[in-house]
Amino acid sequence: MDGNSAKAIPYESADSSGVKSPSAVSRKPSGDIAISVQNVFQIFKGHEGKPFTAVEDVSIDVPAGQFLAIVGPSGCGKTTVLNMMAGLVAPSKGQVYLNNEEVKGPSRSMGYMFARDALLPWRTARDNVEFGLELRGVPADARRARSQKLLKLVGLSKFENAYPSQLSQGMRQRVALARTMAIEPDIFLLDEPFAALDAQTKLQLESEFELLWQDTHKTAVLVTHDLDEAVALADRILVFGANPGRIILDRMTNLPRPRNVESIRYMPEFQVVAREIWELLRSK
Ligand SMILES: Nc1ncnc2c1ncn2[C@@H]1O[C@H](COP(=O)(O)OP(=O)(O)OP(=O)(O)O)[C@@H](O)[C@H]1O
Repeated sequence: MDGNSAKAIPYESADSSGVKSPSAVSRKPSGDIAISVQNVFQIFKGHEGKPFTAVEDVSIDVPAGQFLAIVGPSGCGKTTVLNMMAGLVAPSKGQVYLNNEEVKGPSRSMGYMFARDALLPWRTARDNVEFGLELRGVPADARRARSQKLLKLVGLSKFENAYPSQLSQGMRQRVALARTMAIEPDIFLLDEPFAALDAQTKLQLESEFELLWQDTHKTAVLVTHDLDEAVALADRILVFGANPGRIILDRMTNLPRPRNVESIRYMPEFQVVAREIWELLRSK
């Protein structure tokens, strides 16, 4: 869910029932850690104003260049953790660091992409891709060169002058992906970016993203319901459990790179990882 408007309850003022006592003192992460989530809690106002612990004592260090996926049942706090990384919602307790700086709000070093990413309807595909570059003051010819390159990569060169209403959902997601790539963020935060697509387009776009990512090896955090997608794309998988949201498994996949996100699914190593996670989720 979109946590933009979320009102977090400070830990100290929350009902202490059901909330673990804080377990660690914050520390500044070391140099090669791109994202450091430290003993984070998120307590929302639930029914009748009662505090509800959505995320309990979650700690994650994401080394620079790692591709991390977060999976888990609906409502286990995946999006909430991503929103805290993005600085869209403050933790009730604990700290989040991006590139060694404590997160106090959204950062320009980060590209955030949602499941149904809204394009600006009055702008063409090309102008949507260039939007973030305009905000950063990139000159017009450099913007144009970058948007053309990215639209080509996502197979939309012929549609650069089309408006979002003239594009299919899959095409709009491609434009959104190109727009996220255009700003060349240090860190990608992806919340179900391929969820709204049919199976074939999804696979195509996953492959395109994998190719683009392989070029740059930027830090990426992907939240997804799709276990196969997580294993196919990521280096490391975090499985969350619900009530309260917490980490129940942290696993490196150790699958080879570069990889083909389609054929890797047939590798026995892929199936071992996918089955292990599937069985864990099923047993919860
Ligand atoms: N702003 C908010 N106010 C109150 N409760 C919230 C808020 N945002 C999230 N929650 C609750 O916190 C819990 C975790 O939500 P979150 O969206 O992070 O889960 P999720 O794992 O991403 O779920 P899904 O996979 O269904 O998107 C849910 O019970 C949700 O209802």
